[in-house]
Amino acid sequence: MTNFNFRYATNPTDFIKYSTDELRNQFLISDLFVSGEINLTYSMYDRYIVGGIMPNASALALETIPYLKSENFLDRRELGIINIGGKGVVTVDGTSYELDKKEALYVGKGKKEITFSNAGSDQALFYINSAPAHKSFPTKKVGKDNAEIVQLGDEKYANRRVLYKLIVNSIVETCQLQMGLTELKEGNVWNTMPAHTHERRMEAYFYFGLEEEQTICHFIGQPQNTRHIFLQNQQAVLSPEWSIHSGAGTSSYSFIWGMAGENLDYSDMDVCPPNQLR
Ligand SMILES: O=C[C@H](O)[C@@H](O)CC(=O)C(=O)O
Ligand SMILES: [Zn+2]
Repeated sequence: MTNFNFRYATNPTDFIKYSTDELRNQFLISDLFVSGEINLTYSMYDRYIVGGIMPNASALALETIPYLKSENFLDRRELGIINIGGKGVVTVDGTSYELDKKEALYVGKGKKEITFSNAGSDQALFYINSAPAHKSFPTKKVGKDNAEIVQLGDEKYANRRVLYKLIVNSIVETCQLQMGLTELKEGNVWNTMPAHTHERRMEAYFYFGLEEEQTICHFIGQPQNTRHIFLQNQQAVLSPEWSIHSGAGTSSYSFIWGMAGENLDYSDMDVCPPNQLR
């Protein structure tokens, strides 16, 4: 079963008037993983799609949705997949790719049949992002051995973390999609601090690996006018082009970042000094 919902984009002037519920309705994506379901959110931020795929005993096929007005999901799009569960298999027009936990697969425009299934006794959980594409690039798996690893942060600022660049242009050719995974070291809680914006690209964060009964406080808004959204484990949040995206957890956690827009330059960020945030 494929479920889909839609989010309009908003602007910074209206944004600051939102109530807690309005903020959550606009930006929070919950219930991504439901057994036997594909859950997709189509947003007007660069037409980015965020989704969760949780196969049961039978494989799940990624079908087109009405917002695309296309015969197949990838007729005019590209797709990034990261498995955060047990071993899984993604089949792309008859070719199978096994994905272990935290491994990624890029699928280019024009592929027709994409199916998702479990490959072992542990439940596979496929987190996906998709953006419009004008060109077809080869399908490519990015595992732990070909990820680009960056050590970030400092224990004394409670932000020591390891960033795995997976679907980035030094590793995979894409039209506009970029994805990766960041793991907080135990006892460290702050991600993406100093925070940044990049008006060239929107971004989506998906938090997972949070301890039970703990929470993430995610910060959103222009650097001098921020709001927060509390997230639970395995929830995602949309970040407009003009917004920071940073969070603090009540335990350590991991998250997947994904973005699309004007360029493929990961380092194109406008950093906000912590003491200037408001
Ligand atoms: O634009 C890049 C993204 O916000 C993330 O890659 C940042 C991140 O994972 C981190 O600092 O921990
Ligand atoms: Zn960013």
